[in-house]
Amino acid sequence: MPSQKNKDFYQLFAEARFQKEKDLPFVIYQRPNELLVKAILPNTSNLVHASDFFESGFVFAPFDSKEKAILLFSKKILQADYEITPVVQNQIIGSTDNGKEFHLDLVNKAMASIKNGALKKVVVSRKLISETKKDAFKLFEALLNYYPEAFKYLWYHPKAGMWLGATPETLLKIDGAVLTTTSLAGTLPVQSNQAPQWSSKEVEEQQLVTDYIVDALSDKLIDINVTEPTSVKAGKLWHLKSLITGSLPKELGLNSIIDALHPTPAVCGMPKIAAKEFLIANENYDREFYTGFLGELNLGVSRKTHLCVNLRSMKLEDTKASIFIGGGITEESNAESEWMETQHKSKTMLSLL
Ligand SMILES: C=C(O[C@@H]1C=C(C(=O)O)C=C[C@H]1O)C(=O)O
Repeated sequence: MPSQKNKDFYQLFAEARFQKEKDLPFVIYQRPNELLVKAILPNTSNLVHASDFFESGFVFAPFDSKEKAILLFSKKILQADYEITPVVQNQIIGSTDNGKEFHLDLVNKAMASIKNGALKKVVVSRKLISETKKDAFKLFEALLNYYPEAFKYLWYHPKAGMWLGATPETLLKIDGAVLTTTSLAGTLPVQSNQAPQWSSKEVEEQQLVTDYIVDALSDKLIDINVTEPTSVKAGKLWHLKSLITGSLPKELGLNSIIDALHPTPAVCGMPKIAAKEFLIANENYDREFYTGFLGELNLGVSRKTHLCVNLRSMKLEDTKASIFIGGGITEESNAESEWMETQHKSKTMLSLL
């Protein structure tokens, strides 16, 4: 008798596959530490944009806020639990030094801009191209098994491509009148069962992000509360994380919060405009949706909103997988260590392929 495990999930999967066969958009996703997987299957391939964030659906926004966010909406949202099969990731993933020289140079340029006072922090990134014979749905299922603590998604729009990711970072979550956001920065590889030993570089880098967020929201939220940074695991990496919560005044639209937060210095830099200009001028590729944000926007009767930053993600085009990785540069950075940090981060996606 065939196994009944995850039967409803495979039915949901089959419907999403059929959607792709018809070249219609879809998103399948699972929130952190939940069993429930949801699928939104719109019945039109027209490109629909979110304009004021009063809309309802699943939003997929690019890094550059001058470009529009895409909204997927369908009346019927499919749901099914997925029971994971835990995996032990012990395979050694080969990394290459392709693009190393350019990245070292980029880090050095960033540090020069910090030293001359133009920037305080900037998050530089790169794109790594790999090959895979695996199909996108199989890769998504592997994500569910590999990263229970992340927000996992597979997103497709015929006019914007196929994206897949497992992000550890929440941009914002709204529960009733309470808004929660996170300050996530600092990265160390997980080594056996040892607790991470943070240096002043990571502690200060994360504090900069926290201060920035609190300042950006200080005239918007009521009663802001910030937790002490704690170490959190994201796959094989440690990060430092604080939660920032506050009450959202009734009259305030979500777009003013998003404008204030996105892109945060966890993925862009400080000052925001100067950092963004630096990145557009000096990174040798277009980030597209990497370091943008995605997730549920005013969804369902309870109008739930949970948006995440698009990290640990890749774009899939036939057998080509473009993996996006970056890291925060401050005055105390070291170019070689920053390169290694992107190598470690690339393994979140490379280990699937
Ligand atoms: C930019 C990325 O990650 C961000 C940068 C971090 C850092 O500089 O330590 C840590 C987590 C994220 O906020 C990425 O994963 O690509």
